[in-house]
Amino acid sequence: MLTMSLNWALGSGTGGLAAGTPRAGRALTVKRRLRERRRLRAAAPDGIPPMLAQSRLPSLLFLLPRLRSLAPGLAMSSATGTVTVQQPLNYRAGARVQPADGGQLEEVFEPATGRVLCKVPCSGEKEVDLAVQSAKAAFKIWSQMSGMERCRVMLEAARIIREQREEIATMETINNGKSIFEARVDIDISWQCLEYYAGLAGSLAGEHIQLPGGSFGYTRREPLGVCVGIGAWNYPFQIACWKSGPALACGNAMVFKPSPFTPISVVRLAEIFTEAGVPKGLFNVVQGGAATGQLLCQHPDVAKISFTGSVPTGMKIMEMAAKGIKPVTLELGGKSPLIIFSDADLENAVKGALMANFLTQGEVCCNGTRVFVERKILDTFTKEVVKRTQKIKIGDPLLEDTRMGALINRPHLNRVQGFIKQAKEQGAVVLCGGDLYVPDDPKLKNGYYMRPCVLGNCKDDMTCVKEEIFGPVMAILPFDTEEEVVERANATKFGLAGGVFTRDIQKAHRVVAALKAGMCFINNYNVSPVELPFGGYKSSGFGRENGRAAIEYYSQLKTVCVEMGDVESVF
Ligand SMILES: NC(=O)c1ccc[n+]([C@@H]2O[C@H](COP(=O)([O-])OP(=O)(O)OC[C@H]3O[C@@H](n4cnc5c(N)ncnc54)[C@H](O)[C@@H]3O)[C@@H](O)[C@H]2O)c1
Ligand SMILES: C[N+](C)(C)CCCC=O
Repeated sequence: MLTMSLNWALGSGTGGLAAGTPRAGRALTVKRRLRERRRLRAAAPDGIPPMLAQSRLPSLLFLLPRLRSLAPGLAMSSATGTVTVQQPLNYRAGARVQPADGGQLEEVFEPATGRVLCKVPCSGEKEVDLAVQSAKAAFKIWSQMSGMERCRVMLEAARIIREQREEIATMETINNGKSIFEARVDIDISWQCLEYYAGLAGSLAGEHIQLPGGSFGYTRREPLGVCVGIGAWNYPFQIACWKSGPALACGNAMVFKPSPFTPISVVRLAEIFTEAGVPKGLFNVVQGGAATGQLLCQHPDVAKISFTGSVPTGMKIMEMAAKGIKPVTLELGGKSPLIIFSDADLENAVKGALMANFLTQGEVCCNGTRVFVERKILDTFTKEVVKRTQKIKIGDPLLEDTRMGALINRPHLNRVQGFIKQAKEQGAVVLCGGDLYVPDDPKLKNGYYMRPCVLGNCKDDMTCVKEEIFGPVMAILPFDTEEEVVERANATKFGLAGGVFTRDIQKAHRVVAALKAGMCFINNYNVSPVELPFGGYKSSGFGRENGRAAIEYYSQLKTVCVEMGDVESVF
């Protein structure tokens, strides 16, 4: 059941309360918020949720069909196939705007049904520049605030996200196709990320260093300026939080460009930041694909680029950043190994393999898609994995019991199917799934569904074992010794993640120490506490998101040398 709660629209629809100054944001007390809600309720024409009645409210995203029949907070059976996005999806200077020079229109799909949700104009040079200038102006205010002041605003943003979890998760599900069950987890990780960096904001500090004769030096951790965030489509809201959390905590401003496939939820984040009290323009959203991304990367007033996406695009981003001597964070693709030793707890290992492969329809950068299984347990493990994979409930992503929704779009679904076809041609055996799935519900018949696939008889040199498929396709590979499996696990251009299942704690640590990957798991996979740094080795990129480590990538160190005596000149 999908509930359109009041929070959805009231979130940022504070009708003037969400003024652009930090002071105004801090003044948004619970009492005032409640008062405002009462006022809006009273103002609404009969039967229409106040948020829908207030067309000026910036947070109104979805215009529901037959909205006059909906009472505030009324539950609907399902919104799949009913939603249309009406409002502008650019965000600048604290408000939704149409791009100043909106060019080509990009169709945005609902993966569950194949319907067009909206058409979004791609931002051109003028709009990109306006967004950067807006961020520059807000940076002047935000960067001068103390860490504790920034902390309070960010905590408020985290609180609003938590309050609106259901609505944001629903939006994410409708635009991405992942199950509502997972989308809720994504939103939880998102607010936790902002909370975590809010906590760090107040403690960002340099050091004091004593020098001879009472002189001393100190370092200041300073923001970089206007940071650009460019996101992939698999975790739209979460990626925006993973980038804006540390960026804003350090005192930076941001212009964010989501993937043109998933342009919707990040605008909600922008509204939430405004409601929480960031200066207007601190977090802006531009829309579009490669051309808009290039304009951002090449803009002279941009100080840093944080990119999440594929390796080929990452290379282009790095080239553009090099021309401007701009620091970059690159969160790129992977083909990660998951090693199951015969002494592992089988139940946990099987669950771990499913977690490592089938979240978000397998569209996860750090997935452990090369599952190396010690030969002694190959048959038992494979049988159990196949059995559980076949039980995964596929279908309408907004239904509570769905665990696998729809892939992002038709071309991507075809691409994944192409990998499976090629795998078979190269000698792999499909142990289950891999075919298209057509749900019974007629409204879902044009959605992008497939059955999760387990491939057996795989060899290290097959395409399905070497290339990132970014779909629900697990390749099982037998091994005999620890030395052999470590060498094979590392024989890849990627190095994002890796995992080991064993009861032997020494072996576990020895193996992860030998893995050339940035994010390693022992006896679990794909959990992501925000306290832990996340990022890749080798072609999977560099820089880190999450954890204290991310602060390094959104700040710069200034050293100040203080002379307490006289100048000793050599001249
Ligand atoms: N390491 C991570 O944290 C992480 C997380 C999620 C996804 N990914 C990776 O992302 C890929 C899937 O995402 P995708 O298909 O959106 O990737 P992509 O590289 O096609 O696009 C990513 C983003 O870059 C933009 N873009 C494309 N060309 C550009 C250019 N020339 N200049 C500037 N921007 C440009 C896109 O519009 C999009 O916003 C997979 O390889 C996956 O592994 C990595
Ligand atoms: C939250 N996960 C599952 C660790 C995914 C991180 C982002 C990678 O695509």
